[in-house]
Amino acid sequence: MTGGPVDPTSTPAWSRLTALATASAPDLRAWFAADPDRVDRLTHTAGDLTVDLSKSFLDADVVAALLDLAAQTKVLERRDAMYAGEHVNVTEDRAVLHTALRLPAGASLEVDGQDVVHDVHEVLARVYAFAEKVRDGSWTGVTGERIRTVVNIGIGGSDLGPVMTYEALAPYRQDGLECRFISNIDPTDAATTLQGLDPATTLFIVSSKTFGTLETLTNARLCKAWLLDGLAGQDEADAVRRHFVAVSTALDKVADFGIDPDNAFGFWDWVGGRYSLDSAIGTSLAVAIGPERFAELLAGFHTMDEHFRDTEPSRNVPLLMGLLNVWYVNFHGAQSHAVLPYAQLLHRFPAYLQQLTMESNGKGVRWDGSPVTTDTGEIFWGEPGTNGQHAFYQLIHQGTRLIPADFIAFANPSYPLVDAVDGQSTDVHELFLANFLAQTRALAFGKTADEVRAEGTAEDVVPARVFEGNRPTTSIIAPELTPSVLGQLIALYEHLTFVQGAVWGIDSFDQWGVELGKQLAQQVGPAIAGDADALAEQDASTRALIAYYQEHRHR
Ligand SMILES: O=P(O)(O)OC[C@H]1O[C@](O)(CO)[C@@H](O)[C@@H]1O
Repeated sequence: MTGGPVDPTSTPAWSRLTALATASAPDLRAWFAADPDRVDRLTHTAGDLTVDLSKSFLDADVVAALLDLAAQTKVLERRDAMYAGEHVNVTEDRAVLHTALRLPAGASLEVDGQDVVHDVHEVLARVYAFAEKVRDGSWTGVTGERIRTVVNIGIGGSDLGPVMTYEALAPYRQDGLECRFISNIDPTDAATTLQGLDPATTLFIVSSKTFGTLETLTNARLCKAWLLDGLAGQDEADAVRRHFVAVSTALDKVADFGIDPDNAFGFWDWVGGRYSLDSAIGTSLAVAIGPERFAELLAGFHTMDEHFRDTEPSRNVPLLMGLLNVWYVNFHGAQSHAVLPYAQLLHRFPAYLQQLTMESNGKGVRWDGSPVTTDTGEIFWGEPGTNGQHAFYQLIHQGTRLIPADFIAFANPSYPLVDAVDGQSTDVHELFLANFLAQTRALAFGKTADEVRAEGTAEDVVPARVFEGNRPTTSIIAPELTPSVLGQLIALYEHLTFVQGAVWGIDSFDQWGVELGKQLAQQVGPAIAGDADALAEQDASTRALIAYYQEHRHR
């Protein structure tokens, strides 16, 4: 694909959307009353996901204008360029091919002269063989005992995907085999995660795309020291070989760290960290749920990849959801976006999405270096329902900010339980779903002053009890939280993030914004340790904070 980004604000579709946004405010009550087909028209399916956009701020005119915006900003050309392996990560001059990680074995895709599908499946086969050996006990530690705990050491994309999916797919885990995760350089993380573990039955997976990340390498060294200390008397090289594997694109650095190259699983620079769960970075998950289930997860991703690539725009769910977010951000002033899974197992999903969406689209320049002409990105956040209801929903219902929210729910529970009171049985999952339905309904339609009065409410507290409604939500519902459905859900958010970035003309695949802090940490380190020259280079506030530290630390 050639040419620079199109300025979205210069397109006719942008002007049309501006006119639509100023002509009339959305009115969900009125829209539902006037249009009996609204739900049918605005409900779409993608794989196993049903996505109800009827309680969003879309109407037919807005959908048409948003699809025009996608066409005029060449979103679909950019999508095709991404799938074909063109270097759409412009600032790093790289292809962006997480979609190739989930192509079936028979497919073919040649990029820069290399058959990437062959490479992907070669590594997958090694990961699966390793996972099987750990699961069936044939991979033993240096004392001959089987592995009971796998500790993934990684951060960002090398942590959030594995930990989120490990939690989400808890019912699919193998009994007697636990995964733990160390990410933070706060020594508390390593110390508490290792508590209670037996080095003889613990295996570490050092996951780092670059194998240069301070946190991960520091934690890997701490774990290595812990292991060798606990296995004193064993041959050290043998202990490391039996208890450490690595996942990285930098296999030379893995070898330098002392990890046997036979125990290293590679991937490629065309996989972004936050898109890497379905590469070898998912090895801890493959161990936990097994190769068959991991393959189902990949197939789920692929289902959504095909939907995004092949479905016509007016029914293309990631396209519509990405454009809807543009509508909220740029035409309704939304600054944040809540993701509210009605599934406890998805409790780390919002955290995972924070990296996916905010590291991707938190940019102020476009891929050609020119400044953006409009707001980009959104602050993604959330907690599982119903916990969020008893914490922050107040602000979503009655606060002064517009917070579009995605509700995610499943028809079947992961753990069915029945509550029995006085001979009456209640399916607890139905109670849970009732809350999901009630919340989206309350947000959309609210409660008028007259309705509040009709309940006999004293006039002076009527205003406090009114719910304006008209708070937009999207409901995503699927039969059950299976590996495949989880893959579809993640890929849905990957692609809608892509759509937003493509409209804004930004490179959603670089992350230069994380670099300055890393650089400065290296400069500040010596200052904290007492280097006078390094201290003199710091600003007054930093010097004062270092002085505080030096005064208060326990010597
Ligand atoms: O896998 P690595 O190379 O250790 O990087 C970890 C994370 O650090 C980042 O580069 C941000 O600092 C993320 O994009 C990445 O997922």
